[in-house]
Amino acid sequence: MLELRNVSKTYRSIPAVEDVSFLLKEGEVLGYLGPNGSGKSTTVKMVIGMIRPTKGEVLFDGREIHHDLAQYRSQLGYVPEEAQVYTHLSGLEYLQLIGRLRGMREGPLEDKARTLLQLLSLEAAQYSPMSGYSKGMKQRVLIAAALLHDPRLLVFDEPLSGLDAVTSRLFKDLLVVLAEEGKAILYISHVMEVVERVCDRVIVLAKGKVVADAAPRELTQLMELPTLESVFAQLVKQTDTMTVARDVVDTMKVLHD
Ligand SMILES: Nc1ncnc2c1ncn2[C@@H]1O[C@H](COP(=O)(O)OP(=O)(O)OP(=O)(O)O)[C@@H](O)[C@H]1O
Repeated sequence: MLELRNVSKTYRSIPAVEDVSFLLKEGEVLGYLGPNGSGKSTTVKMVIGMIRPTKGEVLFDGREIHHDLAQYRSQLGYVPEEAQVYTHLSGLEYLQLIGRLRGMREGPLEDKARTLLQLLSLEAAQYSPMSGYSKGMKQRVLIAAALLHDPRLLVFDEPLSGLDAVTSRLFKDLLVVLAEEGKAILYISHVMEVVERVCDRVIVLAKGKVVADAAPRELTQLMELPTLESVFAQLVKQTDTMTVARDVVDTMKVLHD
């Protein structure tokens, strides 16, 4: 369904993403991991068609996405990392706006928007301006907006940020059901434990390059490490975080004249 073929992106001749290739099939949840600055957001921007690769191609059903971006976007649902929404609108108005932009008919759109808001525990707040919503409430509206037009491909960029324990659990179950329904899901996250649980496959990125592409269990077995978190630390050559934490506290304690 979604294919990245030797995709690279450079910003003023500095590489942010280098030669990334992967295929995401229907019914598959692909985790996309990497430390800060490794190129995850740059990859996402290319996948959603916001920026073009410097080299390589992003294909959907075998067609380059920029050939017909509007058609591609009608098949794409995207939840961004930052919940930036038109805060003067209510949750219901926001979903109606998004649905209209996607060409949905008014009647079914309103029904669907109301039902999704109710299922995501936003019924009581549906008429209130989103300026008064918490981060997690805005995040839930964005999740509803991404699902509204029943897209085939879903891109979730750190979707759990700001969600409470109950909503996080609902979201993880939602991922399972969406995959069962044949949706292709690209899941960008730092939360290793969630990726381990919900993803069929993980790609680990370090300094813009793919350093691993395998099932979470294969990765831990291959590297003889107990958890995906330890594999990740090894692959991206993370510094010993406890040593750094001690150094930070030691530095804190230095007295000034
Ligand atoms: N618009 C830009 N102009 C110049 N350099 C950029 C731009 N956007 C990203 N970069 C650089 O590209 C590299 C990859 O950044 P990117 O935001 O894709 O990483 P990331 O993995 O999403 O990081 P994080 O986890 O912190 O969000 C970084 O070195 C960053 O400084």
